Amino acid sequence: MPLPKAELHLHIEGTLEPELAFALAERNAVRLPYADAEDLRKAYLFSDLQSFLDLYYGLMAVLRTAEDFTELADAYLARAAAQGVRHAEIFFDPQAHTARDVPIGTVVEGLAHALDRGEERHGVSTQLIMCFLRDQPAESAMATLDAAKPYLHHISGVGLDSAEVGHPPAKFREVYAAAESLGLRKVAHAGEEGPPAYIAEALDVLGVERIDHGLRAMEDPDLVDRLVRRQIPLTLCPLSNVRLRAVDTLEDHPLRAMMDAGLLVTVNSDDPAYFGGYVGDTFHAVREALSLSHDQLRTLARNSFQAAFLDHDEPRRERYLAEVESYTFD
Ligand SMILES: Nc1ncnc2[nH]cnc12
Ligand SMILES: [Zn+2]
Repeated sequence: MPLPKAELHLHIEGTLEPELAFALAERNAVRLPYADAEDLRKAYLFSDLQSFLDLYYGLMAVLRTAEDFTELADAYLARAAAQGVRHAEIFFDPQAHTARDVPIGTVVEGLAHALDRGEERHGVSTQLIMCFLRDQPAESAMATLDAAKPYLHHISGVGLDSAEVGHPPAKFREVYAAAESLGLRKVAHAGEEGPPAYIAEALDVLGVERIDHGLRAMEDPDLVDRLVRRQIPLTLCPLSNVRLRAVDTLEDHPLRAMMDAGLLVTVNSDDPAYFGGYVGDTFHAVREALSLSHDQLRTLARNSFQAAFLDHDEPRRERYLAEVESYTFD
């Protein structure tokens, strides 16, 4: 039995496996510039975040109907459950779909159809976090927030993703203030490729509760101090960092050093269809590469539930945490 865990950094579009992409392409009469799934997989050699994003946004062309989004989310939940995920807080990129004339309602209702059944079908509780594309204008993010208003009963928070460098968090000050006044939780990608100053800015200007990635925090000891004191969760994605060349090898990943520094870190898969593994695979890989002890793996699992947006259901969090504490490694 796998270690119970929460996944807090997962882009649902990043779970689009090549086989499903080809099945949807056929169903929706979309032509892909690859011969087959194997040929597509061979293209997954990235030099940085942008080289990945180009392929990632391109492949989304196959996602057209609510059923497509339902199928995508249900496939993720099945895979995640098999790897011990008990709770998932799932990102989606509405602007990547509305730009292709797929309405936001189609996306949200399609995803929600699968997520609402996640517990019953897969034993996974879920939340949905709507991400703004930071390389698009702030006005587009505000319009997206406005368009999401009829669907907010399905959405628990907002996030910020896409190309980081040159798009500091402060660009989205007003959007985050508006999201907060709508009662939404707030997270943002920061310090993946961008500097540690973006992490501080996401905290200070946007008021985020978690930092997605936060990989480069270790370059600024004062920032580390602050993150440790406030126990701000960092949702690390080690396999993503290797594939997008933010670190050279998994052995070089600062995860262990970050834990030793007292940071509240979690381990996540980011875009598992592209980066070589789902979250259970990621736990295995970091355990091997960084020689993590059972205690450290248990801490990572505990952290994931502590960092989850489960404040409205503390008994559930306690149940999940009890599963972590009673887990026996074989
Ligand atoms: N790792 C990542 N960084 C920024 N935006 C993303 N969108 C999907 N994956 C992402
Ligand atoms: Zn991400």
